[in-house]
Amino acid sequence: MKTSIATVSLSGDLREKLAAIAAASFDGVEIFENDFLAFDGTPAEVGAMIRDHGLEITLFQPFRDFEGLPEPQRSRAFDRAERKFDLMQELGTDLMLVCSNVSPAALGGIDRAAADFHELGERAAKRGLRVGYEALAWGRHINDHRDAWEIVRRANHPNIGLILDSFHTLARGIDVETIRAIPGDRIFIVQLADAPRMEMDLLQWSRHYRNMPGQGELPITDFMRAVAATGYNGPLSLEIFNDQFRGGSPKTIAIDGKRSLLNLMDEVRRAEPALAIDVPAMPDRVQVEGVEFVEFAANEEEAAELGMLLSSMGFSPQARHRSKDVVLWRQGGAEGGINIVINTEREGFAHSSYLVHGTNAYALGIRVEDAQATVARARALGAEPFEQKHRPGELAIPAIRGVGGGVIYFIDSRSELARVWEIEFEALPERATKSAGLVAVDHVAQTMNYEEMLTWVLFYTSIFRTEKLPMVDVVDPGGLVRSQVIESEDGALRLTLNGAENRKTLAGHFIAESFGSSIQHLAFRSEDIVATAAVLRKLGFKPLEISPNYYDDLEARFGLESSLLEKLKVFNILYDRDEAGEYFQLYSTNYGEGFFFEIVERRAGYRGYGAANAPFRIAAQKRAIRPLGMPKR
Ligand SMILES: O=C(O)c1ccc(O)c(O)c1
Ligand SMILES: [Mg+2]
Repeated sequence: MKTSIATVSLSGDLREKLAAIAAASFDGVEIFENDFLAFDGTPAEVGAMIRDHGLEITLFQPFRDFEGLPEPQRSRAFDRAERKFDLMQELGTDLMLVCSNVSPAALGGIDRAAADFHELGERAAKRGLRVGYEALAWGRHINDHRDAWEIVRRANHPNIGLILDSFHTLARGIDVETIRAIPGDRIFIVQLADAPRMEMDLLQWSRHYRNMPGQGELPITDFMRAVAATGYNGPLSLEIFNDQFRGGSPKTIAIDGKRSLLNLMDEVRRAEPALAIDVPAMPDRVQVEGVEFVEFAANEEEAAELGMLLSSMGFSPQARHRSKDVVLWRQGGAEGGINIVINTEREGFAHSSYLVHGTNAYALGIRVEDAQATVARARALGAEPFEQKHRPGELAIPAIRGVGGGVIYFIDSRSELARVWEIEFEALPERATKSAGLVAVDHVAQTMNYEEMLTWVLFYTSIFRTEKLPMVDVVDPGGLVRSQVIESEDGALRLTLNGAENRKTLAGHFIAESFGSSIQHLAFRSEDIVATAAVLRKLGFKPLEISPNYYDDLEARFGLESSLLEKLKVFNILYDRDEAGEYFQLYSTNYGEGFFFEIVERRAGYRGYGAANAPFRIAAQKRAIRPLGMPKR
C-alpha cells in the first residue's frame, strides 16, 4: 500500500508540512499548487526537499476549468497546461489532476470534453506525463465519477486516466458499486476523505469539513472496497480540506492520517478476503470485555481525601501493593466489581503525572481477550507504547499512551495478568464496610480540547471494536461543550469524549486547571439507584444538589408517579427515558479542580447517557464550585 497526503491537509508552511508527512512515514505527497506558490524556493528545490524527506510527489494539483471550453479560452487552457507541465517536470512529478470545469463558459458535451482530453494526453505523452480527471461534486457539467469515467474512456489515451475522490462520490450519494466496473489501471490516483453528514452546499461542505477516513460518517469502507475490487493498487492519498486541521498540529494530523489509512485498508482486507490487499498485518479490532481498573495518581493528603470520598460511596481499601505506595480500593460484583487504584509513589510515571496535573485518574485498565495482541494492533496503528521499569515480582502490564498523555493498560485472562491483584498486591485486613451496590464502571468521561476530539475518536474506534454515536452539544452556562460517545455494542466499554471550546465551561476550566486533557468523571453502575442513594446517605456521601425546578419539569415531561418523583427529588437523582428504557443519575460534588463521580442505573436497555440532563447537572456543579476567575483560596 502506497500512502500519500495532500499538502493542503496540514497547517504550516511547506517545510513544516513535509517534515510532518515524512515523520508519519507516508510514501508520498500531493503538491497543492498554492502551497508551492506560497513557498519561496524554486520548483527544483522543492522537488529536492521532498525527495530528501524520502517522499515522492504522487500528484500535482489542481488544474482547473480545462475541458469543454470554446475558443479562444480553449487554446489558452492548453497554453496554461503546458506551463504547468513545465513546472511538473522541474518538480519531478508525472501526474496532474484536472478537476471538472466549474466555469459558466464551459460548454458541456461528453465528446467535446473527451476530444480535449485526447489532445491533452498527446501533449502530456510527449513529456512522459500523465493527466487524471476528477469530477468535482459541484462541477458545472461533470459532477459524477461515472461521467468523468465515460469522458476518460472516450478520450481513449494511455496518458489520460480517472481520479476518484471519495468525498465527491459519497457526498452526492452515488452508488459506489459503479466503481467496480472501472479497470483499475485506468484509475491514476485515489483521493480519500470522510466527512460528517451535514445539510449544506457541497462546495462549502467539501472545502471546510472533510476529515480523515473513519472520523466522519460517510461509507468510506464501501467506497474503498469497490476501488480495491478494480485491482487499483496505486497511491491512496488523503485530501482533507478542514478548517480545524489547517490550524492544528501538522504532526498530529499527519499521524492521524496514517492511522486512518492503515485502519481503513485493514478493514477492507477483512471485508474482501478474495482480494490481495497490501497492508501490514495486524490483529483485528479488539473486543473490550470491561474496565478492570482506574488508577489515580495523588499525594498522601489528597489520596486521603479521595479515600474518604470513595468510602462514602461504599468502597473500601482491600489490598496494598507489595512494593509500592499503591492501594487497591474495591466494591462489589461477583465478576470483580470495581477496582480503583490510588498511587502515591514518589517516583515513576504516576508521580510525574501527579506533578504535572495534580491528583488525577491518569490510567485506565481495560480487560481484553489478548493484551499483547491489543498492544500489537495499537502499535501497528501508530499508538505510542508505554513501558515502565518493573521490579522483580511485578508484571509487565502491556500498555499504550492515551488521552492527555495518560496510560491505558490491558489485562487479559489468558496470561498471568489475570492474577495481577494477587501477584502484585497483598490483602489488607477486612473492614466492615457497607457496599452501596455499585457493580461496574458504566462509563469513563474524558475531557479534552475540542480540536483533539477527532484524533481520539479515530484512536479508539480503530483499535477497539467500538462505534461512535452522533456528536451532541451540551450547553454549559459558559459555552458549548461537544460530547461524543464511543461504545462497544454490548456496553463493555463506554467512553464519553467531551470537547471544550473555551475555559469558561466546566470542561474548559478542568483542562486549564489540571493542565491538560484527562478523565474528568467516572460513572459507576448500580442495579438499584434508590437503594444505593439511601446507603450513600448513611455513609455521609454529599450528592450534587439539583434544582427543585428540574423536578417540576420532570413531572411535566414524563408524567412520573408522584412516589417515584418524590424519591428522585429527595436523593437528587436525575431521570431520562428513551424508546427502550429508563436512566437514573446521581452525582458527587466536585473533587479537586472539577473531577467528579456519577452513579447511574440503566433500566430495560436504555442506551444513552442522559444528555438532556447535562445542562442542569453542569449548572448545579458550577453553583457548587468557587466562582470562576476567583483566586483559589
Ligand atoms: O475544492 C476544490 O476546488 C477541489 C480541488 C481539487 C480536488 O481534488 C478536490 O477534491 C477539490
Ligand atoms: Mg479531490
